[in-house]
Amino acid sequence: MGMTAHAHTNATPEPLNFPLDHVAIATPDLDTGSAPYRAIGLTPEGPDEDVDTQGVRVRAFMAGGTLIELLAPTRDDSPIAAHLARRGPGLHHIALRVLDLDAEMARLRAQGAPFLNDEPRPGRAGTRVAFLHPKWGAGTLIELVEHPA
Ligand SMILES: CC[C@@H](C(=O)O)C(=O)SCCNC(=O)CCNC(=O)[C@H](O)C(C)(C)COP(=O)(O)OP(=O)(O)OC[C@H]1O[C@@H](n2cnc3c(N)ncnc32)[C@H](O)[C@@H]1OP(=O)(O)O
Ligand SMILES: [Co+2]
Repeated sequence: MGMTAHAHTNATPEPLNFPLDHVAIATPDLDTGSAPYRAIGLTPEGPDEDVDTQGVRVRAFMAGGTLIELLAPTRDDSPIAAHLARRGPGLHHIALRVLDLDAEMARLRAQGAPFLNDEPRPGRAGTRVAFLHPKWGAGTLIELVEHPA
């Protein structure tokens, strides 16, 4: 039987536009919020991170290729503090990864999409992020996130 040659390379795959980057869960306390994910068997990716511009502390768990981010407020005017007061703990937003955030914001703005920030803002781990209003998102707060090159 003849051998079939298969082309294998170790090249890094091209990054995709719009894969699910993370889901974010609002919690008053990172340890309490982490308990179910630790019980399932996930471990945090590195240390907790404060994102001061958003008033949050983040603990991230990698689940397959998607992060589960637990968000706890670090100050009273944090969006997470408002969310916990009005809606309680639980799912806060989903984030889709984009290759060029400025280009995607311009494209969606031209369609009338209501971004909650005029310019990209700093996110976790050196990312740039922008949020779309949950009413526009059919009841879901949607984040677009661009990772550093
Ligand atoms: C960790 C850093 C970074 C990362 O790297 O990933 C982050 O993820 S930071 C995450 C925290 N930052 C943000 O959320 C910034 C953007 N958020 C906001 O600007 C506000 O939170 C908000 C989405 C505009 C909500 O603010 P609120 O004052 O509650 O606005 P409204 O009162 O006008 O609410 C409008 C309407 O929308 C409903 N709502 C609110 N939040 C959510 C939500 N998370 N998911 C779904 N729906 C939401 C709210 O109940 C209102 O509905 P009605 O009562 O029916 O009008
Ligand atoms: Co996020």
